[in-house]
Amino acid sequence: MTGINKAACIGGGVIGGGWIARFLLAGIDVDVFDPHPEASRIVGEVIANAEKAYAMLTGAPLPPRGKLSFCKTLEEAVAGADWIQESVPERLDLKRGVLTQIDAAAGPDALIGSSTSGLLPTDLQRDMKYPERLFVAHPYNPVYLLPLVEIVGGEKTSAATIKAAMERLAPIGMKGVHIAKEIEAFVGDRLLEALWREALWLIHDDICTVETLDDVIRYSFGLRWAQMGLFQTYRIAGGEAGMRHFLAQFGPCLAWPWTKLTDVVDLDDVLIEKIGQQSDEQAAGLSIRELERIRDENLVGILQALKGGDGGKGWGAGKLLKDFEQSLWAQGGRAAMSFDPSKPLKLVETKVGPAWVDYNGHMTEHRYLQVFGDTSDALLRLIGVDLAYVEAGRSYYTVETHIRHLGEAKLGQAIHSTCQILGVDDKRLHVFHTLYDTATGEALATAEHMLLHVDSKAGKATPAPAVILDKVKAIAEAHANLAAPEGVGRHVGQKR
Ligand SMILES: NC(=O)C1=CN([C@@H]2O[C@H](COP(=O)(O)OP(=O)(O)OC[C@H]3O[C@@H](n4cnc5c(N)ncnc54)[C@H](O)[C@@H]3O)[C@@H](O)[C@H]2O)C=CC1
Ligand SMILES: C[N+](C)(C)CC(=O)CC(=O)[O-]
Repeated sequence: MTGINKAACIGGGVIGGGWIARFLLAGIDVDVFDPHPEASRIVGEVIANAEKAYAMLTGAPLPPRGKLSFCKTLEEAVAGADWIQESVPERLDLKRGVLTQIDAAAGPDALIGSSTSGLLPTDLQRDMKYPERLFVAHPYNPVYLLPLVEIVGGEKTSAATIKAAMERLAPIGMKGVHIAKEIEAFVGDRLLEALWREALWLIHDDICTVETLDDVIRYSFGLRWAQMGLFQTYRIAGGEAGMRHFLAQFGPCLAWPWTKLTDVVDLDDVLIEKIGQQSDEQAAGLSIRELERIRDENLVGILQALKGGDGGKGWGAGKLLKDFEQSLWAQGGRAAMSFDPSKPLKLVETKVGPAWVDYNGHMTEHRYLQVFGDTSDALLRLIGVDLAYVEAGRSYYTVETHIRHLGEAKLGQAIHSTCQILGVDDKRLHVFHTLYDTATGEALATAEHMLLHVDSKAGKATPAPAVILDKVKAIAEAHANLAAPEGVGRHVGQKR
């Protein structure tokens, strides 16, 4: 699979900013050109939100963040880039001009994607000298969390370009879908616009307010769409006879006068003001950035829930996230670790996500074990027990755990964990982890574990090879000079 080495983003607004964050957090350097005087502040705020979201989204080792540079000219930004993403305002004349400029300045192998949400790639590539490398790469907001990119070629786009574009999205955690024929607004926005038009009529005709309309979506089919889309949802709604029965029963309704979809509502001043006022009331004083943070936390929770779907295999966007994390573990795990063995190893940094909080309003108990388990996993990768090692049939299994809860971790709190090795022999690995509140340094919990090196195919303990033992013993020897951690060897007891 071919990766992106350097990206250029032309336009750094809502969507350009999202692309920039997506690339940077995947470890890719990004050069930006946007003449807006406050472009770097706006982009900086989007990146800050994206970083918060990723800290909640995954415990997998993200690569070191790419380098961000703002350039004075478009030519400077595209120089040396192998993926150039155009995200300037939705005007054909402007986009054509910008794309022609990109075309003239870009390297011969660069892929050029346009974020347009509706313009035809054939129209966009009209004035380009090398139009075969231009395609639509239509993302969804926020680009750093929503994985979909609609890939659409124009009349002059080459098949090799489409193939390369699709391949380069997977390593940054995105899902390219190739739309077979170019049509205005592609697939996603065709659907959204149909819904949007009908929604505007419902507000115009005083059938409901914007808040009621949003409630209708988010308390019902919005929840279904995130995980099964439209057709699979309706297949189930057809009962045991499935889709055919669904079509037989509800197909005729399409001819009933339920919809105004073909008419476009006149967005006059009265309607704009009505929607504007209702939308202000609905926001209840929350700023756009605050709403973005709430949206991101919710999306993270949904993605994490989907990651556990289908009996833990992952489902839809959650399966994609799971696969992405696997690739991060495979590539990043060991290389990302640099450590000072004269101290307990700092191995996991994360934030308390919404799905981690229980009815007491703090991090629920099994999430402590999750962070401690992640800490053990990080130690194992550090000593060479990575995915390849596990796939070859050997691993360490945890055989005993004792957790102490010392403090509370609240939603959004930054936390990190450390590991001190207490002992190691051919088969056993005895470790002590501590979870800290990153802001105050207060210890929130400790965990003592015994792990056994196993032959996972035979299902029994077996001595670890020297290549692993040498590494773990080097750390253990350094840790032997540290004081025994407070609480080591404790058990759950009660004076009688
Ligand atoms: N906002 C959304 O929900 C989505 C938008 N899109 C598409 O993304 C593109 C950008 O839209 P937004 O980010 O929403 O707009 P925006 O208005 O937030 O950002 C556009 C940015 O382009 C910059 N710009 C203007 N002229 C430029 C030039 N000549 N060179 C470089 N930068 C220039 C502006 O300063 C601004 O920062 C459009 O094609 C839009 O259809 C795609 C998916 C979703
Ligand atoms: C409003 N919009 C047409 C620009 C929206 C999109 O293109 C996709 C999205 O994120 O909803």
